[in-house]
Amino acid sequence: MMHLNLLRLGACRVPSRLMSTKSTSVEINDKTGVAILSMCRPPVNSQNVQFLRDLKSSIYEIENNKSRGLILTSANSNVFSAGLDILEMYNADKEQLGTLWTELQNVWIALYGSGLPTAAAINGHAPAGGCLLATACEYRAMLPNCVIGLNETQLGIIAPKWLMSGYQNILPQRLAERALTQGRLFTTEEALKAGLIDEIVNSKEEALEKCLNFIGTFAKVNPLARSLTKLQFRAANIKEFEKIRQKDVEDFVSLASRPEVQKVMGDYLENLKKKSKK
Ligand SMILES: CCCCC/C=C\C/C=C\C=C\CC(=O)SCCNC(=O)CCNC(=O)[C@H](O)C(C)(C)COP(=O)(O)OP(=O)(O)OC[C@H]1O[C@@H](n2cnc3c(N)ncnc32)[C@H](O)[C@@H]1OP(=O)(O)O
Repeated sequence: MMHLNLLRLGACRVPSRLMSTKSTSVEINDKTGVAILSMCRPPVNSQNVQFLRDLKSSIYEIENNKSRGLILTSANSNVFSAGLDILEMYNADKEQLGTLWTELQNVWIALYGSGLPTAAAINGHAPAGGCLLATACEYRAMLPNCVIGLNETQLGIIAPKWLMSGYQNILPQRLAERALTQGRLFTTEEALKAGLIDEIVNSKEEALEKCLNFIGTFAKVNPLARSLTKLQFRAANIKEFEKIRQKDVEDFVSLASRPEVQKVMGDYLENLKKKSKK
């Protein structure tokens, strides 16, 4: 209840500091010390190089400002994030592909490896890279009638191991293996049943409130002890990622630049465009 009041106050009277980049905005409530990081790259928060750089710098800014926690959400009405910007992968040269993948890695490690309590207020669809961001956080509240999941195999591509880490942290191995091999997109209701999200909420406000309450559960826990404990759980995945990160970029570039993969992207884009015109 106390957190709810603080959140309400945050909307009107409690002073808050604002920071923004071209495609993100950050509001830190001075009373709760919690930062709300909103992704705002219309129409679907697709992740291009600039967006990923903005996201990374906002995450580090929040971390360096000694905020008490980070809530990730979207400023768009029905999409949390549509994942990598396919327009930026289609017909791109190898250097552009390498830069895009490197920036995706950078954002993932910034969020997954953050010592702060992190929560995702998933106020819309979260396929692929959108799911990656949500599952890098420690807690998820999601609106009904949306989808979330790693659908890479449906697109004929493979999610590397680090990209699967969020799933592996959250889902039982058998379920994670099945969902990843199927490239399954879970509805909100299925995601709750599977344990991929923690709560279903009826509005973005309620999602933010649940996230704030989650972060509030650490109010009496020593922040350093909390952070080191969290990172001990994530250390093996992070270490493994650091070992392969350069090779992973090379593998991605080699896969994504293959003519048959470029053709899949072109067809996929065309279908998306046809669907959006209907
Ligand atoms: C595709 C092959 C990739 C091969 C790459 C090779 C290796 C990569 C290895 C792994 C990488 C994985 C990470 C990824 O993130 S790949 C991206 C996968 N993303 C998706 O599959 C999501 C696609 N989008 C949707 O399903 C829907 O848009 C969504 C449910 C998110 C929202 O639906 P809604 O009905 O609200 O909106 P739309 O009308 O569909 O879209 C509006 C507008 O936005 C464009 N758009 C949507 N998604 C993307 C995107 N990911 N990139 C670029 N543009 C996107 C869509 O085309 C519409 O544009 P316009 O017609 O209005 O101009």
